[in-house]
Amino acid sequence: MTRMEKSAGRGTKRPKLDWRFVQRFSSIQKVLFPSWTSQSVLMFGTLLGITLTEQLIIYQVGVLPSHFYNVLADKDYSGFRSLVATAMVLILLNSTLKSVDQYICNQMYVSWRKTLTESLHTAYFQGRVYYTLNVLKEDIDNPDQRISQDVERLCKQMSTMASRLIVSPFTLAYYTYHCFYSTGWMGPVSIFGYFVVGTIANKILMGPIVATLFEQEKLEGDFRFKHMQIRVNAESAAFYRAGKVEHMRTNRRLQALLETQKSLINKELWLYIGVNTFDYLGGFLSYLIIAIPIFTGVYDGLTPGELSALISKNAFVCIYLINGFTQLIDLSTTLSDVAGYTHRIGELREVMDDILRKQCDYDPASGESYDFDSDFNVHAGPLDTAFILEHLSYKSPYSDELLVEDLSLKISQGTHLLVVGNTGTGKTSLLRVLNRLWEAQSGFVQMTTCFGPRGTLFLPQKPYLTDGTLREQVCLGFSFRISFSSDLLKRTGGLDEKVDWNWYDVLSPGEMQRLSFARLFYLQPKYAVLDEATSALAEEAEAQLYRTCKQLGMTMVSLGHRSSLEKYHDVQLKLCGGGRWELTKLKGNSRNLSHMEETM
Ligand SMILES: Nc1ncnc2c1ncn2[C@@H]1O[C@H](COP(=O)(O)OP(=O)(O)OP(=O)(O)O)[C@@H](O)[C@H]1O
Repeated sequence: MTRMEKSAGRGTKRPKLDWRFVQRFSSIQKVLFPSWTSQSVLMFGTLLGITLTEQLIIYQVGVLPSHFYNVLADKDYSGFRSLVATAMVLILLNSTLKSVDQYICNQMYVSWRKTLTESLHTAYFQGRVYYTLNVLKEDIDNPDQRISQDVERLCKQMSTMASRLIVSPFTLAYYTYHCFYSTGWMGPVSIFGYFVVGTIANKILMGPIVATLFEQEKLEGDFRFKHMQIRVNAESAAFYRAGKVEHMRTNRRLQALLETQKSLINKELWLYIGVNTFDYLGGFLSYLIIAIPIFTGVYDGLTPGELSALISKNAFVCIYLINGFTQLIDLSTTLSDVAGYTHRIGELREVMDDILRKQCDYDPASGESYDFDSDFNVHAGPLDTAFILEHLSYKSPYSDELLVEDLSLKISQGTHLLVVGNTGTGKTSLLRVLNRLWEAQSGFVQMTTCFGPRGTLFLPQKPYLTDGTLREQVCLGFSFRISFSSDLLKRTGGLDEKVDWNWYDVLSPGEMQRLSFARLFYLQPKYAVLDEATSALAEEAEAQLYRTCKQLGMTMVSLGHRSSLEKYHDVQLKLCGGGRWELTKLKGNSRNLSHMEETM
């Protein structure tokens, strides 16, 4: 299936408040509440205790005014004093409980955000999922935005809902009982009916909001990505005087985002109208409930005094029950946000699971399963061989044309291989297939050494730098003792000096390539796969680097256009395009190496 078809396939499923939402929401809840003894469950339990106590105290505070009327009317000074004391204690307790309630909600928000983000990180950084999502794009927008902003907002909204939702079953049950006790079945049934009608109306109004919120978050991600692009490519953009054109394009993305935001606000207006109408109609409902038996003559035997007492009592319990329901309905706006974020995060989780299942469980090229991270795809094979390719054919994703067809090759220790070919003939793609970033179309690829020191190390075309100290750039998580002398040391102030710059901004392309070689020399793999790794360096420096690699006993697999590379290699694989390739022996290698000096 092509990328377009896949996007269309997923695009037809508009995010809604449907069964899919329930499934995604509950799968996220399973992550947030992994067991009965988890921290989130304990916090939730504490919150429940606190909010229930709060309800009891709110009730006590609510009846205080009537007690004040009593003692003031009776001019009861001692009663008044004790009532003031009780009021002070109750108010203090109430405000403390409210603050603790808020505090626990905030703690829950942080804890949920940590749990959910870490769980997404686990999938994202497993194997090559982050590569597939960001480079091959799959059919999902802005994974970074989903992991950072959408998770944050979902957890925030859920934590605000939590304290209100958690007590509602208890208050609803309590007041339903009272309502039934004083009005008979008529009160609770009509209130429940009213709630059902309100919920259906709100669900209809919420439908378009969920989809628009989903779209808004996508555009928010696109807008942020545009700024990221400019930040990363600021220098190149400045050389092209691209300020004007980037200004226009960035504004265009902002415009698209704001249009969607406006449409979201318009759709929310109808929901607000619905919610507010429901709130105010609820106030009348209690009188409608009591009016029916009055007008049908059920209470004809009662005196006007008894009747008004009955009305006031019924109104009180009905209003409380209705209030319980309207509070739930008021959460509709929050719920529509929660649904939008749930769909975005749920979709990301599903896509990542899909990629993982495809990539880790089963490899269609070899018909075997493998794990990308743990010395990925290392098979037992001849000790002096790094890669075995048999009848390998591959193509780029979303293209039907083969880049290379039926290639059989062994990359063995001591035989240095040079891969050449015109631009776009599939040189780097060969490394992608060897590295399992792309799947082979057919044939067999086998890697028989491990990744890293003592095995194989890849130096990609675009040097890879991470954040951290100079030592961390060189060691890349492998622990090694290193000594280093270079200009760079002076700039960083030492190997372990923390630096707050972006390494990509402060190093020249040549310096980045030298740093990559420094990494190679310290990790000292048996095989070094170099993709145009010396393209930014002078030929002399290139010769020095190759000489050092050979002195360290590395077998080189190089990709490049420069003819100067030929002399360091024994065999040349030329990719000719359209699937064709040629394998030839190179003669006279190493003839110019004798007078070269060491580099680093
Ligand atoms: N992520 C990708 N998605 C789709 N097509 C891609 C992707 N990366 C590369 N391609 C395509 O695959 C083909 C081979 O690309 P590859 O990078 O292997 O070329 P190359 O021979 O290394 O070129 P160069 O000499 O410029 O480095 C090109 O047509 C390229 O446009």
